[in-house]
Amino acid sequence: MEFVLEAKQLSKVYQDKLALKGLNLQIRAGEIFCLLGQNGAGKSTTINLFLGFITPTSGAAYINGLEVARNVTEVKKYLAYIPENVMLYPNLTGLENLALFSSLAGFDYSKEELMEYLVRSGLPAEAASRRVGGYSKGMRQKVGIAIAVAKHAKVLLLDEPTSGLDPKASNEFSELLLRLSDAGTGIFMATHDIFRSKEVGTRVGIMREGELVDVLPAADLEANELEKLYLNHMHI
Ligand SMILES: Nc1ncnc2c1ncn2[C@@H]1O[C@H](COP(=O)(O)OP(=O)(O)OP(=O)(O)O)[C@@H](O)[C@H]1O
Repeated sequence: MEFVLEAKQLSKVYQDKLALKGLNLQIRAGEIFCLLGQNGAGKSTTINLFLGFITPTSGAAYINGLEVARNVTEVKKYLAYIPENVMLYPNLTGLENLALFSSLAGFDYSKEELMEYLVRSGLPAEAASRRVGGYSKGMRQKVGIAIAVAKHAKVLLLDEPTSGLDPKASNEFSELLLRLSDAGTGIFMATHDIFRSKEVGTRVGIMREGELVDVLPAADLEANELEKLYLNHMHI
């Protein structure tokens, strides 16, 4: 399979609002694609189309070669999703949450294996047996990553995952993403964080009013150059 995530002329209209205009995009295993754009640019719409939460008005989204709208249940096996606030069951422990989500994905792990996934995702072992209701945002994001790893997701979709994380937690999160990409996961991240995009991205896309107006290889740019390009696009 060449591309783990693909969009072909993908568009979405809400009532009379054209939220996404003919997106064409291809992401390979191990690539990290960061999508920058102002509020309302169409980033969440794009992610929701890949998740199958909404259906395209025209065009198609593909995960692992399968058209999402026609295979909504099957594509969930290949996907992991980390929104701004990872949704977990607050009355269950981190370990119990991971056990639940990995069993829903068809994996039956021992307690030791679950613990290993959590600790490798940076959650302290003592925290794993505490209720998630008392976790910080950074700790919930780590459980989210552990779920993605435990279900062997081919694609990880993230919607502003680092907003509200302190610099240390945000840095740890970037390192986890780089490890996942090394292991072959294709990553698509919508973010407002230009610095992190440059740091972790293979490519950085800029979206404006529903259109992908630029795609840049992150390695070729300094963070301040990327910021300048981004701001230029916003002021056209
Ligand atoms: N359910 C909906 N019904 C009508 N319009 C919507 C709906 N969802 C989004 N929109 C509109 O579509 C456009 C794109 O929104 P979207 O949420 O995809 O942007 P975004 O880039 O994710 O913004 P943010 O950074 O604020 O999350 C916006 O103009 C928004 O108001």
